[in-house]
Amino acid sequence: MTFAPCVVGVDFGTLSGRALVVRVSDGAELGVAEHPYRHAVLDQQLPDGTRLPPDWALQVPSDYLDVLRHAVPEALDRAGVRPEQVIGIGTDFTACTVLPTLADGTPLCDLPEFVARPHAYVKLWRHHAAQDQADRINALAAERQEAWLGRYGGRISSEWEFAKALQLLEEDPEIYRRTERWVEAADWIVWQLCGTYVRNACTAGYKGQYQDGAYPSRDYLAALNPDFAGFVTDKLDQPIGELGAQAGKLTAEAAAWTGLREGITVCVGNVDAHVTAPAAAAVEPGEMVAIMGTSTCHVMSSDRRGAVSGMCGVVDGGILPGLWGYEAGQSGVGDIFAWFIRTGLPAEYAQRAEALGQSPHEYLTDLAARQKVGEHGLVALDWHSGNRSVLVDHDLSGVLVGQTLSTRPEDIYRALLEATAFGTRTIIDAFEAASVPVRELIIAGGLTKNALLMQIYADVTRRPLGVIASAQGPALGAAMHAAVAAGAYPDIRAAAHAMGKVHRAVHLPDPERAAAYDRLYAEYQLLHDYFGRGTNDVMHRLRRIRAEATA
Ligand SMILES: Nc1ncnc2c1ncn2[C@@H]1O[C@H](COP(=O)(O)OP(=O)(O)O)[C@@H](O)[C@H]1O
Ligand SMILES: O=C(CO)[C@H](O)[C@H](O)COP(=O)(O)O
Repeated sequence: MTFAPCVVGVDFGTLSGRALVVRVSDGAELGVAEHPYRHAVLDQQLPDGTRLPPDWALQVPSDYLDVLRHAVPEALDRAGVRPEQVIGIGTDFTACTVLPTLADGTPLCDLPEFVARPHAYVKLWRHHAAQDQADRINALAAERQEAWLGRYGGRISSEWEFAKALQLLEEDPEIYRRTERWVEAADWIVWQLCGTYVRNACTAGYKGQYQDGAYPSRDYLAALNPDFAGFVTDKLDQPIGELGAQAGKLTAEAAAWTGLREGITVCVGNVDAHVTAPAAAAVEPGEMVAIMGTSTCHVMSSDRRGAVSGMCGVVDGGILPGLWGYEAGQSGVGDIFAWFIRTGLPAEYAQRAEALGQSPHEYLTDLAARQKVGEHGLVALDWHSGNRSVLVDHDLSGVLVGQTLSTRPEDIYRALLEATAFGTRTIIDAFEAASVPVRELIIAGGLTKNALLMQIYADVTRRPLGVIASAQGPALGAAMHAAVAAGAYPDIRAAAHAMGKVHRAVHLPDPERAAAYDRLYAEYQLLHDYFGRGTNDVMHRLRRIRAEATA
């Protein structure tokens, strides 16, 4: 039992939300609770059975409110913390996860007439069906030499706000017309908590092309599609809230959901990856944090503004005030390992894992750990969920080269682990090539528990890996921002010094293995450019063939 002031951080992930109660003075994590989303990810059909095309990924906004109703009170209970001790609540969300609402924040999918309309739902970050729109956004921006394009590594992703909104306009104009606000879920949840719609500076910058106080111009939008000209003014623009600022006070309704006191500070929304940097005490230039879970986000602050090819974006103060905040990422990492287990694990392996009391991941990891580098004779491309950085193309797909009749499941599993490490090395190389130095690599997220994977990343990147000393990095980061918003710390750096947690240099590279990986990485790079840079466009052609076959 503690009587010290506390804050609550709520992390809205891909499949569940996690609430964490944190002591303000030292970041001690007192209680945590998780609540899975009832509808998880809608990628096959809507709740009423309406079928979805390939590459769609939707969510149901009421699932987020259930997290507030269940996980927050449960975490408080587990922490043994009384509501009077809690001075603020902060949230972080996946992004770009975005929904169409009425002017009062009502999601369009909650209107009875739209329950069977896919475009009325939340488009999850990994909704990858707007690649055509992203391609046109990029081509037109390049042709017109739009200044903002360089801040996004030369290409914006189909995952971002404008691509998803243009897809909505072009595929369901009626829903587009009824959309009064196009809202990041990160801001929608804050709106539900405090009754005020404040657009957070992080998603506006990284996912909404908001740079130097402006969005892409009306002129440019009209050239994309005349009906899109008013998108920013009519549906998107909203006062921007700085990270770690107060968005408002907890309403009576939200107090009843959460068990917290009405009137406490509600922090401006933020993104799961970005809040994790201060949670891992990474507040100095060049400290890159890779948040490895379903996907990986690489976030880093720097005093230099560079043109990093294929990055997701660079935003002034996008992570920490006073520094350029960079984001890059891999859209599929844990998701790829999960896909292999779902589709490629023989029954006898599943039985042996169960008999040993291991998860299939743990079992395959143990088998894979017995191999020497290169022993499986395989190299893979990690594009099963497309490529976010550095190619920014979600129509790319996975590849595995070198299979024989002797190839075993653990060989493929290891090759997939390695492929994701090569993807991260490609990203680090792009930063260094743009003279934005990466001084240190710190890993956070659910995949830190896989020691083989961590060692592969240390060997492949030839860097000592630090590891965040919290199993709840994003929720801790959200709680820290709440502490700042509630006035407990002057800024997020001060909060990071007191509440952030990291173990430095936990996994060290082994020179012999690193040299062996250099040879495999060279093969990865060849395949990467061959399939990803236009030498062989087979992946795009296959998508077209699939689209025709399923039309
Ligand atoms: N031991 C493991 N080794 C590798 N991947 C794992 C392991 N356990 C779970 N995963 C993968 O980790 C991902 C979940 O990561 P997590 O950080 O918990 O979630 P999220 O990214 O949604 O916050 C899933 O894609 C799952 O397949
Ligand atoms: O792009 C993002 C942040 O900018 C997404 O939020 C992220 O990729 C999804 O995160 P997770 O893998 O933890 O569910």
